[in-house]
Amino acid sequence: MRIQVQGISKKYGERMLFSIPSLEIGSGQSLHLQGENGAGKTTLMKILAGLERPSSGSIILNGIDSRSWWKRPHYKVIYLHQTPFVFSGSVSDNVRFGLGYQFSSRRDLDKRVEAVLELAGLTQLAMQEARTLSGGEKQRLALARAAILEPSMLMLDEPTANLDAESIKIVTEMVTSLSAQECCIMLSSHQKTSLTQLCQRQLQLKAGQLLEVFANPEYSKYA
Ligand SMILES: Nc1ncnc2c1ncn2[C@@H]1O[C@H](COP(=O)(O)OP(=O)(O)OP(=O)(O)O)[C@@H](O)[C@H]1O
Repeated sequence: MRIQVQGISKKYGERMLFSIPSLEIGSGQSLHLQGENGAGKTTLMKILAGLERPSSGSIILNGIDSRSWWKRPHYKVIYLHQTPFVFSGSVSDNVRFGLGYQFSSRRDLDKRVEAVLELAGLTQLAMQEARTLSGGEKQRLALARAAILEPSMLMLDEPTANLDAESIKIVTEMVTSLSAQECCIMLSSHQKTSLTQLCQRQLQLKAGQLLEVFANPEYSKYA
């Protein structure tokens, strides 16, 4: 899995928010995106997830332009908003929701849902109405719902902003597990946590430019 950003820019009216000549992200890489309020982190992640169009340029995944990803259902690029959204129904229903008919049998589906709920520390809450969860539990549920889809790339917008130490630990474990399955991770965070520490690369959006602040040499083979 290789994601290539080719000359993207984003303008709002006359205001140029950013211009990024190139960026490559390899399989299983995790990136910490930093930047001041309003620098454009959310906008960049939404563009990478195909939720917003860049003003110019393109995003290529394994040689395929983002405009054609819909033809390849296994190209799953997911953006998780910092305020997690939950559907009506139980916690378990929420996790099942995205899967539709992707599993061959009900038993396979149940097993997979159970495994993801356990990873998210939500087993005891499986039958609870999702809307009654706490903020931290909703955040873990949103991540569980994304994880079960086995994404190619996951964008996490301030995923730990409202989490306590235990939830940060669980989210870190979930993200580690996704990385091990070759999922690329990009997360924005103003705080340094165990989650940001596991990132191999640090990027900073500043004055309209994307700067590579740190790249772990061990992972330079992906760059
Ligand atoms: N639809 C829009 N029209 C005009 N300006 C917009 C639009 N969406 C975002 N912006 C502006 O673009 C800038 C970047 O917003 P963005 O949410 O990407 O920043 P951010 O780096 O994620 O900030 P924060 O750290 O505060 O979450 C902001 O100044 C915002 O007001």
